[in-house]
Amino acid sequence: MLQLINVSKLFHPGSADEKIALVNINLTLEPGDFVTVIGSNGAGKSTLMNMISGVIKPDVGRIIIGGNDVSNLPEYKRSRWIGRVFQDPMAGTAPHMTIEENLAMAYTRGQNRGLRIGVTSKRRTLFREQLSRLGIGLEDRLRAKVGTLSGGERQALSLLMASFTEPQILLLDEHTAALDPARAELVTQLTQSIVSELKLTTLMVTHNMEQAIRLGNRLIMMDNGRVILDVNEDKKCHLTMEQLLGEFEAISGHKLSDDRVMLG
Ligand SMILES: Nc1ncnc2c1ncn2[C@@H]1O[C@H](COP(=O)(O)OP(=O)(O)OP(=O)(O)O)[C@@H](O)[C@H]1O
Repeated sequence: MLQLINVSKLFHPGSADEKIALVNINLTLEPGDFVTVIGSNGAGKSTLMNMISGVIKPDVGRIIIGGNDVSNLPEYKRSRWIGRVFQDPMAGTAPHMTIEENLAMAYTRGQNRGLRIGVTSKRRTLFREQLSRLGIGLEDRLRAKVGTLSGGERQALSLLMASFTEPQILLLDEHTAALDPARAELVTQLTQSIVSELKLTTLMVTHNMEQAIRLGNRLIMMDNGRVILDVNEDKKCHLTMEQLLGEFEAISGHKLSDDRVMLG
């Protein structure tokens, strides 16, 4: 479903600012895999997400999504296969447009722009149905401007917009990190139910260790541009935070340094 083959990225090569971002990444996600990603500061987590979505091109290596080699495709051409939710609730939605207009835009993502991005009554019914699954009353606010929603409501809407067209891959980029604990938990629960219901292949970066262990069927840890630990479902079920931090230290040779890490 998603394959990264020998992907590497160096920023500002040969200069004093040279930064290793990704080193020879080989990663395969099977259909329906829900993989959580944790790592130290500057480990390459954001670069990995940007690489998959096409914001950044690899120096070497290939990226395959649903059997298509997308390595040379720009972000807008990959968007038909990818749904992405960012940390910033302001990032995934258009604040001056209404909820239904935002959903209509997401609905036609990656399709021929010649198609009208309209809100027909059939689509409105569909949107209302989809929104009601979030369970936070947005189905009664179809014509409200998205800028009037709270951060949690906006992230829930972003999640729906990123997922309801059932993309080949869903990228969640610390998407609960900017929310207060109650709203973060709500969006986490929505994530779990949407991903499992639609069987979406998902990659989720998080700084919350407890969340990384609890969610999904696989966990990877990154350090200094490399995937240093890949934990499968059986092992993850019994994993504790202490064990995970211990393994990180044993493999990397240093403690996990993450100024935003949340241990629970
Ligand atoms: N556009 C860029 N230009 C130059 N260097 C960059 C750029 N983007 C990332 N880097 C560098 O690449 C490395 C990997 O950064 P990246 O943001 O992917 O790490 P991260 O794991 O997401 O870190 P954090 O958890 O601190 O956000 C870092 O050394 C970073 O400084």
